Parts: sequence; structure tokens; C-alpha cells
Amino acid sequence: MGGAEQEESFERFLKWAANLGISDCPTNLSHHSQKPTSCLGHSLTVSQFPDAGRRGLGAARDIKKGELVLRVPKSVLITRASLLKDEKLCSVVNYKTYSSLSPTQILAVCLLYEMGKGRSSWWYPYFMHLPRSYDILASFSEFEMQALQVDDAIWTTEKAVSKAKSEWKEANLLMEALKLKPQLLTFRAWVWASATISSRALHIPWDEAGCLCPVGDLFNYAAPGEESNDLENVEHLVNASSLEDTSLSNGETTDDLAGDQVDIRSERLTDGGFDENMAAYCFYARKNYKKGNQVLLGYGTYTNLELLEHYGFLLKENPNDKVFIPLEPSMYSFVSWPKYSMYIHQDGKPSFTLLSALRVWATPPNHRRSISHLAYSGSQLSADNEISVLKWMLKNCIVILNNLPTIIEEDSLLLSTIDEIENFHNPMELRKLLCASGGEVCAFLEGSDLQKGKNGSELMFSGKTKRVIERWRLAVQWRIRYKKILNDCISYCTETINSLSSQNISPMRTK
Ligand SMILES: C[S@@+](CC[C@H](N)C(=O)[O-])C[C@H]1O[C@@H](n2cnc3c(N)ncnc32)[C@H](O)[C@@H]1O
Repeated sequence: MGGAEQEESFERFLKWAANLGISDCPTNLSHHSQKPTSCLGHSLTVSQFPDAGRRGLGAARDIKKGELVLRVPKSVLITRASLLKDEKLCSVVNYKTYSSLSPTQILAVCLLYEMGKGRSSWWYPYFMHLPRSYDILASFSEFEMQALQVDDAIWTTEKAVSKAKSEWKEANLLMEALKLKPQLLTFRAWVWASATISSRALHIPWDEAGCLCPVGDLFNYAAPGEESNDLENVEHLVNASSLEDTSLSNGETTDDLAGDQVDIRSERLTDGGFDENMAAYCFYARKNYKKGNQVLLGYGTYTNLELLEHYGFLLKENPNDKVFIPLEPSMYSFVSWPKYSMYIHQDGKPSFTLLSALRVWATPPNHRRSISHLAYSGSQLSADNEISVLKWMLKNCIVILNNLPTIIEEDSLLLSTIDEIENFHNPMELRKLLCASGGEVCAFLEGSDLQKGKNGSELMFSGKTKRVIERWRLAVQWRIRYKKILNDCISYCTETINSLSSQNISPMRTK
């Protein structure tokens, strides 16, 4: 579809949405005498935001924090229940053979079935404007996975891919019983459906698989602000293990601390949620917006790896990003905090629990009991103790960085090369030019394929290769941010060690 055609089709979609009662005008009455031509225009407009999610929703006027900016009636939400109104689908899905499939697997199958109806689907105007492909971790091939470089991230990706594969295999019988078209039975189609759900479904109280929300799923993401980190205090941490993880909009859970979980719940109230009284999904402004600014939604609290896993993007500045470093059991066995609370913050500072656990670990065994109350309250135990903890951190960050195949400067150079690859119009020449770059770039070129352009003369990368480039870029961006956090931690430790050494105050010698 060309640009103008695409625009027209999108306008038809917004009109379709308006006729179904979707509205960005809080006073809009459903029994309007005139048929609306768009569901947007009063509070929101669709715009391109190249630095934050591309297509998204901008403020059509100045908006005040807390204002209702969009309402999507329950009848328009795409849920398992609404899709299962199809009699054939319902009779097959409810057959007991498939009772072991999860709600999300069932929703994915129903979505593929509905997509298979093409133009005759009631939701066709919505489906037309869904992304064709996604960059979530489950879609990563071996090449992009290795580009992450860090074992933890590679392991998370392998797990995401194998989970998607096994869920697809489990759902195969049902999809075959529904006689889905061959292209909808493939693993690629399955990843598409799962990624559509993972990256776009919103939380609803009556179905853990969530719902797809036309127009409501055009909001891009901004991380919940610094305030969630301020919540990191002793009380929250001590209670962490007794609280269950909160199910996020994508049906996944985050391994975050209880304090952050409490924050997610209150965050969701100001952002959006299903309102029983209005029988609609309602979205509220989380802050004041000036006309033209992008209106953003906080889907939850995620690290960059979690954002990549569930949504297929990451943030340059993510206040919730974390780096976990390998710890020996002896380092956290003297304290009762969970291991997942021990990490390095995105600004390079060790988390409260990591620092406290290491302070206890660096204390001679016969003193541990007497200082544990100080460690639990977050106090430094002594200058010597603090210095040995920070030296341990420093050494380990250096070891981790030295074990990775490239340094940040090389990665940044590679990012510019990736941009060149993408913008180069004659890949044959590019191939010659880049083969000298060696390593990762050559591995990419060996795996890439070229195809004839529309006029038959020039050669172009295939769509598949373009998607590889996009994921490769994400992997390199991710590892740069990871290394930056470790570098910042090294600076933080060095500065603090220097300052403590110069003060030379040691109220309690422990080591
Ligand atoms: C619910 S959709 C938002 C609308 C989406 N941009 C669209 O055009 O359909 C979520 C997806 O938008 C993109 N996205 C959202 N927020 C983003 C951000 N801050 N930076 C980059 N991409 C973002 C990601 O691809 C994500 O999976």
C-alpha cells in the first residue's frame, strides 16, 4: 500500500472506530445526531514520533494531568469471549482435548483464526493497521541472539524462543482442527500472534489473557518515573518476598521488588484501566501535556531486557534498567533479601540490598551477628568494610567487561555501520566495502540475502534481512547500555573508594 492509500485506510479505521463509540471526547454522547468522521481530534491525534515508538498519539490540545483522553467501549475490545462468538471457533476450542492450553495460547489461536477471515472479519479495519512483524526476543535468530553478547541476555532469549516454540507446538492440533491456512500455521505466524498479544494487550479483570484495544493500543510507552525508585526502602524490601508478583498488562510478571509493584498498581489508575461503570477502557493523562507532545502510557516497570522480551524495543534512558552480576551464595545467604533485589541501578550505583548483603559478607564471621541490624538499615559499617565491598564490585565489573568480545566504542562504531548498511542503496558495493570490517559485520553479510528491486536493476536486501538488521541494532543498543551501567558502576566505586580513603575515618574496623 502506498503512503496516500495507507493514510486513507487509516482514516477509514478511525471513522470505523468512531462509529463503534470509541472517542477522545469525554462529553461525546453515543446517540450523536451526526455520524462522527473520526474518533480522534478533540484530545488526541495520530502522529509519527521517530524517537519514541514512531506511530503514536499526540496531544491535539493542551491536556491537564488526570483528564480522560480516550474511551473504548467494552463491545469493541477483542477478547477471547468476543472472538469465541464465532460458532465454529467456539465449538472446536471448547473441545476438552484443548483444555491444557493457556488463556494466552487460546487468544493467539483465536486471533489467527479471525485474521484468516480477511475482509470478512468484523475487526478487519483494525487488523489492517497492526504491525506486520515484531522484534520481541522470541523472534531473534541465532545471529541477533549472539549479538547481545551477555550470557544472561542470551539465556533469556533462548528461553523466550523455546517457550514460543513449545507453545506453538502445543497449539498445533487445535490450529489444524480449525483448518487454518498454511501460512497461519507457521511458527512465524505464531510469533506474530504472541507478539501482538504480548506488546499490545491490555489488562482486563475478567480474562488473564487480556484484550486488544483498537486505538487504545496506539499509545507508546514512557517508563514510570524516578518516583518508583524512591520507594526503595527497608520496609518494602523486607516485605518483598511475601507479596505476589502483579500481573502486568501483557499477562507477564516482572521480577521486581514489592515496592515497585505497589507503584505499578497506582500508576495504572492514572494511566488507564477498564471502568466497570462506564463499561469501557478509559485512558487518563498521567501528566500535563502541551499541544503536539506525545501522550504516553506506562505499561509497567521494566528493565531494557524485559522491554525487549515483551515489547521489542528499549529505552535510551530507562530509570528501571538493572544489571545483575554473578554472586556466590555465601554473599547473599547471610541476609533474607531475595537475590533478584541485588543488582546495579541504571546510574551505576549498587542496589540497597546488594550493598547491604556485601557489607555483611565482608565482615568477619564472628562480627556478623552484631552488625546485622546496621546492615539491614542500610548503614555503612566502617570505611574499611565499605572500601573492601566497593573494591570487590569494581574488580567484578572490570572482569565482566573484559570478558565481553567488544568495548562500548567498538559497539558505537558498529551502530553507525548498521545505519550505513540500512541506508546504502547498492548492497553489492556495500558488501565489498564492509567485508573489510570483519567479525560481526561479515557474519551478517554471509547470512543476508539480496533480491532484485522493483525495476529489476538494483539489488536490495530482502524484507527478512531488513528485519535482521533492526533486531541486530536493538541487540547492539542493548549491550551498549549494559556496558555503560558497568562503566558507571566502576566510576562510582572508584570515586567512593578515593573519597573514603582520603577521609581515613574508620569508626569500626572489621576487615
Ligand atoms: C501498544 S504499541 C504502541 C503503538 C505502536 N507504536 C504502533 O504504531 O502500533 C507498543 C509498541 O510500540 C513501540 N513502542 C512503544 N513505546 C515505545 C518507545 N518509547 N520507544 C520505542 N518504541 C516504542 C514498540 O514497538 C511496542 O511494542
